[in-house]
Amino acid sequence: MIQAAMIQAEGLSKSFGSVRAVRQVSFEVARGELVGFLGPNGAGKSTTMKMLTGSLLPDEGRATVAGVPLDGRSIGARAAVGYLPEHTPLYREMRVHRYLDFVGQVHGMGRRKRRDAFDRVVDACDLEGYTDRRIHTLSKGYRQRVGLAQALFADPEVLILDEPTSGLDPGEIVRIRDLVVRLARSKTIMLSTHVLPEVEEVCHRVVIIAGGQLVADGAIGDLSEGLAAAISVTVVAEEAELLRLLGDLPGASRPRIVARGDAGRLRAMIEVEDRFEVAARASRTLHDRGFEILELRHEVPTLERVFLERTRMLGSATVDPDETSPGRTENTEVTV
Ligand SMILES: Nc1ncnc2c1ncn2[C@@H]1O[C@H](COP(=O)(O)OP(=O)(O)OP(=O)(O)O)[C@@H](O)[C@H]1O
Repeated sequence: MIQAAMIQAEGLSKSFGSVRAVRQVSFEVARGELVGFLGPNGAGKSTTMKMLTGSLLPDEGRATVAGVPLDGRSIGARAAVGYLPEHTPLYREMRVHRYLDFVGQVHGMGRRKRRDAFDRVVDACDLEGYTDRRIHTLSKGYRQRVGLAQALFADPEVLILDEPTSGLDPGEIVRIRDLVVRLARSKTIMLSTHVLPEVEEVCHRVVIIAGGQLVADGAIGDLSEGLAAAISVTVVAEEAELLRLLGDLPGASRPRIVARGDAGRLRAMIEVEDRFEVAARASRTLHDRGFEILELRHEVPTLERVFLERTRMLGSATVDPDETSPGRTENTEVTV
């Protein structure tokens, strides 16, 4: 299955002053893979992606895309990888066709090649009927398509997409996601996003970083199979006492806070031997102590759990229980 690596990151490190944004990150992406790149805010995803596109040089380590080292010297490196940055620097006053033609010129493409590329990306990104529009008059979804069109213009083998659906409405999210899936038939893609259900739907592998370090790399199924049975309880409680009470429950282990909300709301998780028995015990104990239980549920092995567990190892996952992953509840079995 694993073919030649199209993206190779070897010991990538990058600091900004005293901030160690990325530390010794290594992974590979094989030809044809669509890999989700995950991590909490500030984990170092964008910085890593910039190093994989040659727009930022690492302090240490090396990156290779489609066999071309991104060392600032190799001609052709920029053409090998198409990059959709988190904040697309579109020239807002330009018309779409002028902007894309300009992108082709930057790539050093001749007039004929630019015309062919224009037809190809307009078709691939469903921009027909929008190419005469000035960029600032387009909806955010269509601006994102223009961003994708510029990433595809030189027909790269590899695409690096930094949060392509961020800030879009639900309809546009689905359309851009479908577009990415279509592109994945012929490209190798690395996609960063905070929307975990999106990753579960379209990627079979994820790379997760936290605090600038790699914390997981594998097939989603393999990573979630390694999780123990668990329940979580959302309560308004005092943190230290909550953890002590949960840790003392027979049949429970590894109590930890996995999310925090407003008004002292905490979501704590424990690994359990028997989820029904321990849930009943937890419910009685917390109720007797006077803590208000807002939710008690069985934590099915999802990518969300993999994400929370792996990123928690570096203490950087502070997530609002309501915002952990929108639209997640259909996969979550509510125990009580
Ligand atoms: N140009 C820069 N100058 C200084 N610090 C930076 C710079 N770029 C990134 N950082 C810092 O490096 C760390 C990693 O940032 P990065 O943008 O790579 O994270 P991220 O995982 O993409 O976050 P998000 O999900 O919020 O976009 C953060 O602490 C950030 O503040």
